[in-house]
Amino acid sequence: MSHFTNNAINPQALTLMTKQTAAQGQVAVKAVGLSKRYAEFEAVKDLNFEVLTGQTLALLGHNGAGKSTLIKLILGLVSPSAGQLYVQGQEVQAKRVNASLSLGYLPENVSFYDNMTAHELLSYFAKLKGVAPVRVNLLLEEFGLMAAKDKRLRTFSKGMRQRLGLAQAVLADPKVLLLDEPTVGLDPLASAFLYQKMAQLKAQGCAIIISTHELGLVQDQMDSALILGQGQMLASGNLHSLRAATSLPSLIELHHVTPLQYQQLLSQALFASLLEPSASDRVCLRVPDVLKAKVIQQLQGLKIHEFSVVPPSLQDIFHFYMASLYPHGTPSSAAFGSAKNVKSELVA
Ligand SMILES: Nc1ncnc2c1ncn2[C@@H]1O[C@H](COP(=O)(O)OP(=O)(O)OP(=O)(O)O)[C@@H](O)[C@H]1O
Repeated sequence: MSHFTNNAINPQALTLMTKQTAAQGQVAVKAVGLSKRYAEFEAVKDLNFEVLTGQTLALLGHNGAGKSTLIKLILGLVSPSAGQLYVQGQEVQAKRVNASLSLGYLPENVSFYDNMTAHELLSYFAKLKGVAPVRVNLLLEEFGLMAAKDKRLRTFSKGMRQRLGLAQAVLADPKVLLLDEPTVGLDPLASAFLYQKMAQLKAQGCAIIISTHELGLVQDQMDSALILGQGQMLASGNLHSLRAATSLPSLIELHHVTPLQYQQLLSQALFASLLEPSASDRVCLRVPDVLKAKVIQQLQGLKIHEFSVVPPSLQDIFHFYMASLYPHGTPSSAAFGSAKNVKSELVA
């Protein structure tokens, strides 16, 4: 159905369409052969990727995979050992003030001047970034912090700090927003709030790069993911292409299976090999893509019409790549604490 009821073009709709077209699809961040070495240790190895405006890239990887290092490279806080990084077409100059780059950043551990109030802190950053003071109250309102605006930050809860951190990150209306594990320690409502804000910013054309271990949360909001392992790109793409690349099976959950139908399932070699062991009365089949159509057809032959198909999740995909990186099991925390992995605070 057309959005237009007649042939005349609605000027408001045209403006909106033009804005959306302009906001979507331009390259906001581009990495070319990007590497970062800390002395002998290469934390990021030869990364190549692009993030478009109005898109969200999820940065995934085990602890120490190089996610925060990549974010610091984009911010220009550390310098690449090799390769280039471009933000909005301009090469990031490490350790210089990249004032013309429109970046917002929420660090992994937000730390503020604890004696300041929320209002004072945002006003301070507004002055620093040349933002009109009127925006401070608007943001305090938008981020649900108006009632606490005059409280000292040392009295703020984790969730309040994250809200304030995000308000600070979006203060100057950035075109690229970098979020380093923004939902750690947040309750489900606070996480949902943060994701809702991200969706709004994305709709306004902001490119978002989010590093997270909360795969269930990010799965529905990301446009693509970059899976890092030991500094290297193990995989990248949208959920659909990641699913295709891993060929992981889907889960088909059967509902209202009678004992007779269950016996029939067991007696057929195809189903017997796909049945998932289950302690409860749930009947599930783990089905590779190539067999999906055949399985569904045969279920109908057994008069099982009620079933749901659950494709592999981002979590399944992540585990697949981690298993390929560590076939004998992911390293224990002791292994991650090895001399090689411990941050020795080398000068970047
Ligand atoms: N300043 C530094 N000096 C030396 N090594 C460092 C430095 N910063 C990071 N590293 C090392 O680089 C590797 C990548 O670290 P990074 O913080 O980027 O990982 P991460 O993926 O963000 O991990 P996490 O999920 O645990 O936050 C780690 O092995 C880390 O010890």
